[in-house]
Amino acid sequence: MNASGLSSDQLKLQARVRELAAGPVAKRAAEVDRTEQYPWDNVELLKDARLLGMTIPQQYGGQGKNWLDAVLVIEALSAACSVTGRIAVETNMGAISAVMAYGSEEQKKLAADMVLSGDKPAICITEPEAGSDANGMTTRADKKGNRYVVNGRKHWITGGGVSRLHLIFAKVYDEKGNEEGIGGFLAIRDETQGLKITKREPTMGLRGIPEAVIDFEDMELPPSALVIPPRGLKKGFADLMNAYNSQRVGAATVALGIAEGAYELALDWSEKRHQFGRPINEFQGLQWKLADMSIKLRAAQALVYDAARSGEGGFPDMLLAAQAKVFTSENAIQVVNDALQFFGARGYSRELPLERMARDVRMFTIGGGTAEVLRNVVAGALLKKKLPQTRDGWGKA
Ligand SMILES: CC(C)(COP(=O)(O)OP(=O)(O)OC[C@H]1O[C@@H](n2cnc3c(N)ncnc32)[C@H](O)[C@@H]1OP(=O)(O)O)[C@@H](O)C(=O)NCCC(=O)NCCSC(=O)CCS(=O)O
Ligand SMILES: Cc1cc2nc3c(=O)[nH]c(=O)nc-3n(C[C@H](O)[C@H](O)[C@H](O)COP(=O)(O)OP(=O)(O)OC[C@H]3O[C@@H](n4cnc5c(N)ncnc54)[C@H](O)[C@@H]3O)c2cc1C
Repeated sequence: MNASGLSSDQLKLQARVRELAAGPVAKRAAEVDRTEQYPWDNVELLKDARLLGMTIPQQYGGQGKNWLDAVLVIEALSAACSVTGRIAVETNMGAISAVMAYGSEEQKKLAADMVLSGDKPAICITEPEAGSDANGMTTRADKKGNRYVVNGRKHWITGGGVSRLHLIFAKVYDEKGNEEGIGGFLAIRDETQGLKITKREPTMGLRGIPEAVIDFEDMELPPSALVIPPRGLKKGFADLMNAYNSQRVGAATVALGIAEGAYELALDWSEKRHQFGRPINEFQGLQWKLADMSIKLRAAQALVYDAARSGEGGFPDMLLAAQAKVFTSENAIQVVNDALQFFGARGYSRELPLERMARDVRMFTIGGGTAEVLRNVVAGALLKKKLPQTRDGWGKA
């Protein structure tokens, strides 16, 4: 055991991925950002290194690794290239984990095969009028004879246009038009009529993965495409969100990795750069910055690892995942910003990775549940109370 309580296998995994990250992944990171092209070369690297679908059980071709193993991989990759880190998130957590936990045999085999062969599934929750209020989604799946007909619009879907497998959250209605709850539908792009990628969002950072608007126009799916969570459609939303806690930990880990990468660059530069005839790390103003940065990173890492460990045999705990994501995302923004400051004008240049890291890391207080909404989740769990956010919610509760 070491300070972070990692096993010797985990330390070996971490060392192996750090090497990969510092080599080819780091080399391509600026290019991925500049060209805004999905890094298929890195997908091949991850596939060859058996880092895609690690959390998939062995019986479906994966390695049955735990959340902390995946976190170590994501953390190391994100220090070099946040986009590649996010690919590791979505091939090990989120949609794939929901299917592997709740899906039918057929669904598990399909999803595992696709991920292990290089597909990063897309999770489709957010809608133009239902972001934080995800439960207010209007995408609907109407049962008509032996099929469902899905209509609606999702936006800001990571991987829209490159992902093939989609897990689409939708309200399910029976033949008579009665709402049954929320379920997740599996659909494959280019094999499913009515699934249309209609716009790419121009993003501030994380530019190597498209964020897209996806329209479902009379998209017909068989009942076998519906992932029914264990407590049925009535509690479908709660169970799907429970699986999503894994991806919240993953998102926090990407932010952590980016900030660690930026911190290492600043630490190194602080020794190399001389002003007033001495290294800039001899100035107390920067020494205290370094100290604060390291404290924030250490605390964030502990929260992330704890949240990952809480998911042993299931999914990470909702409270721990939300706490880890709020703290890590907010502090990572500060750490990257401080790291950039160490470089003076050079930090502001596109020739160094700091400005890219500052753009990339900004996302994590937004995507995956905003920091404000996750504070509501934390407060509700601490108080053991429902904290309805609608005006009439308290009356109903
Ligand atoms: C959950 C919210 C949408 C709030 O909605 P409501 O106030 O309408 O619902 P609640 O009563 O809070 O919750 C309903 C039900 O679900 C259970 N629940 C909710 N969240 C979780 C969770 N994380 N884990 C487990 N269970 C959960 C809750 O306990 C209730 O259960 P009961 O019915 O009482 O049994 C809102 O809080 C929220 O989370 N909004 C954010 C939406 C979000 O995270 N979207 C992410 C989209 S994907 C993405 O952004 C990818 C980016 S990335 O890089 O990863
Ligand atoms: C890069 C990126 C990738 C994403 N990837 C995906 C994806 O793959 N799949 C997917 O489904 N979604 C994805 N999203 C969408 C993301 O989950 C939403 O942006 C997020 O949940 C917030 O929704 P919104 O943008 O509609 O903001 P809104 O909900 O409109 O919020 C606006 C502001 O109001 C605040 N607010 C809202 N409600 C409350 C409240 N009750 N209490 C306090 N403050 C509140 C918010 O915190 C925020 O500051 C992604 C977003 C980004 C930026």
